[in-house]
Amino acid sequence: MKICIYGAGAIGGYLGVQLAQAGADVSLVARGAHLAAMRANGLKLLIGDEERVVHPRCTDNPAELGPQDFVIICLKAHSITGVIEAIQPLLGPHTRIVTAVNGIPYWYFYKHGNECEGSTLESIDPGGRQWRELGPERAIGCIVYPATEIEAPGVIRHVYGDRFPLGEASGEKSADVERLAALFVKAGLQAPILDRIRDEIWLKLWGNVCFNPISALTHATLDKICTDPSTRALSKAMMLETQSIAETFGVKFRVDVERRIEGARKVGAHKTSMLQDLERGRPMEIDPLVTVVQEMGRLTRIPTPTIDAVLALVTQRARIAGLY
Ligand SMILES: NC(=O)C1=CN([C@@H]2O[C@H](COP(=O)(O)OP(=O)(O)OC[C@H]3O[C@@H](n4cnc5c(N)ncnc54)[C@H](OP(=O)(O)O)[C@@H]3O)[C@@H](O)[C@H]2O)C=CC1
Ligand SMILES: CC(C)(CO)C(=O)C(=O)O
Repeated sequence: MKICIYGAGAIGGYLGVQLAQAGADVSLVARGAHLAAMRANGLKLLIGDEERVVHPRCTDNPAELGPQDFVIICLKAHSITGVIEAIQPLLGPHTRIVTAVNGIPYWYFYKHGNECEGSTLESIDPGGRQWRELGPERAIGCIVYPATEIEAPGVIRHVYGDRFPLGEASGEKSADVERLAALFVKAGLQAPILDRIRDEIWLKLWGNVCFNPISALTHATLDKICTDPSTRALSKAMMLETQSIAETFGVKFRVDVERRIEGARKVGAHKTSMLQDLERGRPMEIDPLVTVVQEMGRLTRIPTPTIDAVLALVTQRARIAGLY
């Protein structure tokens, strides 16, 4: 099975090692010092007490790779529009695109089934280019639950988790999604196929919409945000606004807000990816995680005063740091 991981960073690198060890024909698209290190020494995954090293094809020129069975996009979500043209050589008539990113994906309103069917969202897909040029019909949804980091160029550290729920926009259990899930399982990952993938997208986003910007503003880790009464209340207020919006689009939350916050608290002294990005001077994933919820709130005419306030602050913080 030919798999290209587009953006073989923290999550893509973790997937790359696991899928290559499971026997897939894996190619990695990366750049800079990380690419150079992978070319020279292979890609190393530090997981528990173990070190796993693989030597897949690594490039910054996807045109070298040709059409794939699956292209797994593991870029930061705000980078996807910038690579639309570069992805094209990887796409054959049957290639599926797996969106292994946080936030709402470009295909969200494909086979959605109400008046929003076929709509695109400016905050994540400006001008609808991802929808038109990648194609919603190619997409398979994927939620990323593990946490991983690039410890050094060519070296990925696994922090926790191994679950990547997958699902078609239609909810169908297609042969493609079954094939992909079987490969993930062979690679030692959990990959349940969900018939309501959007519910799970929101369950993950429920945390990202509040914990990520609050952590970037306060530099607090997840346990502190969820324990301190004031940041816990702020998170809850943002989550309740988010829940009202999602439910208007037919989403069902399988846990309540308190349980979701408790789940995040138990993760412990973990820095969210947005805080890590701020500290390391990397562009912050604000639009795919926060602005998109505000945009969907505007579509549903649901007020989002708390999200608006936190979004204004984190955007200003990111601008001042030159990261937005
Ligand atoms: N890391 C984590 O623990 C988690 C991440 N996620 C989500 O997963 C997604 C991926 O995150 P993560 O893996 O952390 O991100 P990373 O930044 O670690 O990985 C993305 C990689 O893609 C590279 N890249 C960017 N643009 C290009 C390009 N044009 N050509 C080639 N390579 C490129 C980046 O290089 P460069 O550094 O040079 O930009 C980087 O190495 C995000 O949506 C994130 O929110 C979800 C849960 C946890
Ligand atoms: C911290 C966590 C797990 C949830 O907000 C995350 O997804 C991130 O850091 O982006």
